[in-house]
Amino acid sequence: MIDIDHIMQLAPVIPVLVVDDVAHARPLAEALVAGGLPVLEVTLRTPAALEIIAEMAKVPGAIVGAGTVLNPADLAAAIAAGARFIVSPGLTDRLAVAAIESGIPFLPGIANAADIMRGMDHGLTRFKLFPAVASGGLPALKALAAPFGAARFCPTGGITQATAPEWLAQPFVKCVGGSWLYTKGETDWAEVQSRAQAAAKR
Ligand SMILES: O=C(O)C(=O)C[C@H](O)[C@H](O)COP(=O)(O)O
Repeated sequence: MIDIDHIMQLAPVIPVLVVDDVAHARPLAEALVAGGLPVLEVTLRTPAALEIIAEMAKVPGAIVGAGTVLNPADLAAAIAAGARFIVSPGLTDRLAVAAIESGIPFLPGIANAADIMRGMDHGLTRFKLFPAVASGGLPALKALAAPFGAARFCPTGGITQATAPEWLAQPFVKCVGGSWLYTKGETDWAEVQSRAQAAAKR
């Protein structure tokens, strides 16, 4: 199993996907992978999300994870569907224990120093900063990164194609997450692929 550090290095942007039509899963994943973004976060925000993870996982080159994982039950369901990594908006001890015990790569959300310290208590050093812009943006992350030299981040929430580069220029930022690559319901796969291509350029 590849670890979370490796997954964070595979592409500069992790598309955060809200998908409700299973028929869209494969063409969407194919477009994103073809555009150079192989790491895909499917949020558990739609009833079909688990089925969509299973479909996307069949796409060659795609590394499909589950987002919006809130508790051990979500974790178990995501793993059963074939998720290869887990993202959560926040960090609870209950989820951290279950995720670490499962062995699946885990990227928990943090928004402050106490969250990072709680993660470090569990041996975690890779975090999603969420919501990145609303919780203070780059100045906040710079301030947080200073005392936690071993921590590396995937800021997500409010980041766009235009603002991704300034985040990615920071040594403590390994990748960013964002929903701008795909809007639920759209089916212009060529357009999605060209957005992915733009995002994949470092
Ligand atoms: O669903 C989750 O688990 C989340 O944590 C939220 C998403 O990561 C953000 O909603 C993406 O942010 P935007 O790119 O600003 O849309």
